Amino acid sequence: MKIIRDDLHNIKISEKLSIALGTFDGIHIGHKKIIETAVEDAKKFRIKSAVVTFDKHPLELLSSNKQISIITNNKIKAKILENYGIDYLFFLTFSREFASIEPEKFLYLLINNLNSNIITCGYNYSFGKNGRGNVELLDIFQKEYHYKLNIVDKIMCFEKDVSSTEIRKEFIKGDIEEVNKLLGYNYFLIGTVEYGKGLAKQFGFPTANIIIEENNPLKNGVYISKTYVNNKGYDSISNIGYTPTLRSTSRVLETHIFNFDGNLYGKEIKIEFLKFLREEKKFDSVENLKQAIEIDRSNAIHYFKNSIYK
Ligand SMILES: Cc1cc2nc3c(=O)[nH]c(=O)nc-3n(C[C@H](O)[C@H](O)[C@H](O)COP(=O)(O)O)c2cc1C
Ligand SMILES: Nc1ncnc2c1ncn2[C@@H]1O[C@H](COP(=O)(O)OP(=O)(O)O)[C@@H](O)[C@H]1O
Repeated sequence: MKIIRDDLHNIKISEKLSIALGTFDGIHIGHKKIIETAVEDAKKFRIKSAVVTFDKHPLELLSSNKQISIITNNKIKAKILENYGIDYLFFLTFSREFASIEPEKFLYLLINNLNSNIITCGYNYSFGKNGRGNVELLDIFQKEYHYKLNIVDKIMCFEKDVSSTEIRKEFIKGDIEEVNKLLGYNYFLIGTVEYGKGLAKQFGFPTANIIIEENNPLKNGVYISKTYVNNKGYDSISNIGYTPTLRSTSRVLETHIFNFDGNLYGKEIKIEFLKFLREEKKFDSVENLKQAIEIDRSNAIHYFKNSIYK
């Protein structure tokens, strides 16, 4: 998969492409269908497949209310998409100038610069200035530009709409199990283990710390998790937040890995979130914090014992 990060105006692709078009925040089961359709059609017509998305979420730039949370950063997006058999991944530069391009011009650039022969998008996809471009416009321009258009219908999961907005709501509630259902995989983060205060080891719960983005949607608190070190999965418990008892200056994800003893500093680890256990609390003493973590650990052990998830 070739990753191209550039302004759409600067790109010129000679190979014919079947493109999946969207913001794809979360790469949930609806997004999956769109991307798979684009890849299948690429195979069928013996052309190359591509995901066309932006270097930042359009709402990060355009939304008037407070910053929206981003479910999947670009690094993780690329990691997930590696498994889809895509030839190209485009992170098009999304600027205010780009957002003001008329939809017809955007479409022209997709055809002319990306050599798009097949376009696949979701039923409610909108694009171009003020989001005026939509599937009707894509349909009308098919005749002029001779591309094939695939519109993927709304996907439902247990009578619920699957959308990034709905998934963000579940994150706020801390319902990570519902998030995972709608995503179609266990939500995960990847990061490099950093040095912390060096205190946790002293009270029997060493924690591998990674910095977590302020706009990450996970609710602060304690989770049952699965942590992957060198692709091997370990049961674990993770805390996200500002550790009010011992005060951290930045938002941090701390993971205590069961049945593991080793040095993780500087290593990349992957943490999957399985169940929200409790909110993060300020304890009067380290002893009380330690007791709370003991309870978290027994809850997690109980969960893993009874879970089909291994
Ligand atoms: C499962 C778990 C639950 C935690 N819960 C809390 C909490 O409720 N409140 C809190 O202040 N810190 C909590 N922590 C964070 C500890 O305070 C943290 O491990 C400690 O700040 C040591 O940090 P260090 O790794 O930088 O030495 C929790 C950590 C773990 C692993
Ligand atoms: N079971 C474990 N879970 C998490 N980290 C562990 C474990 N065993 C050893 N470690 C190591 O210990 C470090 C955490 O110890 P800790 O006292 O919390 O230090 P720090 O404050 O620097 O994170 C981890 O970064 C990792 O290198």
